[in-house]
Amino acid sequence: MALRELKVCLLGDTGVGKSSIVWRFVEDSFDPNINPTIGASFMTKTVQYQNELHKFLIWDTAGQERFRALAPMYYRGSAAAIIVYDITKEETFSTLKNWVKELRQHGPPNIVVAIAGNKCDLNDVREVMEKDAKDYADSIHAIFVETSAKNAININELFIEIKECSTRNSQLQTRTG
Ligand SMILES: Nc1nc2c(ncn2[C@@H]2O[C@H](COP(=O)(O)OP(=O)(O)OP(=O)(O)O)[C@@H](O)[C@H]2O)c(=O)[nH]1
Repeated sequence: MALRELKVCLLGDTGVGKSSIVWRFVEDSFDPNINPTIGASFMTKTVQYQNELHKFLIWDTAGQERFRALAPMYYRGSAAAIIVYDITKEETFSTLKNWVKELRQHGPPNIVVAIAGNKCDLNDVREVMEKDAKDYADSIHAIFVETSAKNAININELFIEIKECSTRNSQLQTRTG
């Protein structure tokens, strides 16, 4: 069976839930007391879709400002970037827009961008409207989902969409290149 590797990095403010999303995807668990990431952490998960094995090589970057300069080491060479914001914190959505700009300027030209509005289980204290985020994602041709690492909402779906979009990209490149 064919094995395809896909390098994915996660970007976004501290505390938005990047590590929790990875943890949910890889281990199917959630830790309410998870520690902030120092530098970056690496995890892999192999999943079978149809007749192919897909190995996700996942770089989870640290959101704290003091680690910001390290991010290019992880997004360069990535096939996809998941930029995460917290739907209950408007300022994390502004940070996300800065990441999009940085990726456009310095990231790989064909990188698949996915926007994840995390903590959608906290709808009562929402600050970012789903439609606003979706409209923004559409305007930059990014994948968009609201997720909850806590309640396992849309986590597998997010990675499947990334895989499908990245496969389409590489087929397009093969045809045109
Ligand atoms: N309610 C809720 N809390 C969440 C969710 N995802 C993460 N959290 C909590 O949010 C806090 C931060 O989660 P992390 O996964 O460490 O966030 P991070 O983006 O990796 O943070 P850095 O490592 O500092 O960049 C933790 O207390 C998590 O338990 C979610 O979907 N819902």
